[in-house]
Amino acid sequence: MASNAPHLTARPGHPLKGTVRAPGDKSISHRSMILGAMASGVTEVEGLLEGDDVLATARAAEAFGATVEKLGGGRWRVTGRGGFQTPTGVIDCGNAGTGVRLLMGAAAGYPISATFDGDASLRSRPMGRVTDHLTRMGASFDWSGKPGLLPATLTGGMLSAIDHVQTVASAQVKSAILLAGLNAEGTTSVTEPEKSRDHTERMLRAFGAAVDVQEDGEGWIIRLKGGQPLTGTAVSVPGDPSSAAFPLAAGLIVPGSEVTVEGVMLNPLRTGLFDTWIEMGADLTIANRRVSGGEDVGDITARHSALKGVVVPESRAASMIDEYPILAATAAFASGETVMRGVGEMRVKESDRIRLMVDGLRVCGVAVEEEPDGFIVTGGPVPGGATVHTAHDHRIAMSHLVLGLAAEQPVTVDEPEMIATSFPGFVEMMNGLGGEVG
Ligand SMILES: O=C(O)C1=C[C@@H](OP(=O)(O)O)[C@@H](O)[C@H](O)C1
Ligand SMILES: C=C(OP(=O)(O)O)C(=O)O
Repeated sequence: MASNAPHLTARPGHPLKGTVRAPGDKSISHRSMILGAMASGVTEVEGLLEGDDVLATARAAEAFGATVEKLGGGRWRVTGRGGFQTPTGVIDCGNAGTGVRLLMGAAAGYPISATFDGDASLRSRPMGRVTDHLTRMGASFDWSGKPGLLPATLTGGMLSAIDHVQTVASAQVKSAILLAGLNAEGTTSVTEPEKSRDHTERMLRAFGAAVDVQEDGEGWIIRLKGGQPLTGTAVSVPGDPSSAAFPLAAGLIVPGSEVTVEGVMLNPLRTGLFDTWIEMGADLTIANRRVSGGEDVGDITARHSALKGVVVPESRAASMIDEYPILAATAAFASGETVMRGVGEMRVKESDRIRLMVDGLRVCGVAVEEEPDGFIVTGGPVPGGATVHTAHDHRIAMSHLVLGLAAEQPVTVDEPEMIATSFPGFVEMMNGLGGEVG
């Protein structure tokens, strides 16, 4: 059935040129609100991503008892009470897996109860990967519908430390356990065979907690002693590499383009996409490397490039798990096959991202093969001229819009309002660079 909801269309034929600033990193923005609310005293944040996901976490921080004030564009102040109180209403995390899973971990260590919910996409995502471990630590969960799916009511309290060995690299699972571990008796450990993003560990240290990380034969072991208080601090949020990927991708695939994105975080646990593009022959240069807010950042320039397909190492998956959709869009313009395997986690994001990319690329005329834990894109001419279903998923929408800027015919996406979950200024930025999205 045809939908009357607004759609967004990207039209080809316009080179993108210019310099833009990456929006604030979503992972760090969520964490600044959550740790700020757990801490005692004032946390001042600059460069916060004011996307819908983070704003839902800011409202949650307030509901748990912190005072949250917007001081100006990207500047926020969180005054924490050194713990969470029972909220009056439901904690609605919207579309945000990071928000709900980290908040559950944070709340589990306090003697409170709270009901968590989210939108249709979040209600379909697995929560057991976090709640099973929090239950082992001593929290309990009531599921009003299917066990393991939101909505869920958490009862927190006195927790005991656990030792957890990750079976999939997930920073959300690691972070939920560590945040609960802060208020557990004993030392909590998380062992990671493949390293996932380490923003929680870095931020816990900035808030005054000791976090020990050691490498051994099994991987990396992160240890955190319970009972450590957090103290509010200043947080400077670097630019989000997962968002910077979209204008940079357009720079690579639209003929005649040259796009610079400033202030992009270069934490090596987040830069797998840039390494992959360079292996594909991308003209991608990084200038002005510096440290800002405790993270490496730099200014990245992408120029239109003749790309060639590659086999992406499976060991790189965690460092670019959110970037496979945009990688696939650029791979459609590369010569030969780009093979992306070991990315089964993509199926439990805001949508089944393997399925959605396969369907979306196919309707745009791209040759793509689906596998249980991955997919293979064969580059060539990209006809476009299609409407893509995005299943409430911001990255599926943005990836196909970027594809449409370089295809033979325009590409339209449905549910474009979801883009605001992670990248509220996306359309304005792409048009400001000379693209045509509207
Ligand atoms: O910890 C985080 O901030 C995130 C971790 C990743 O999820 P997983 O932990 O499920 O891999 C990523 O996909 C998500 O966008 C943000
Ligand atoms: C997977 C993502 O986010 P979350 O898990 O927080 O919904 C994402 O932003 O691509």
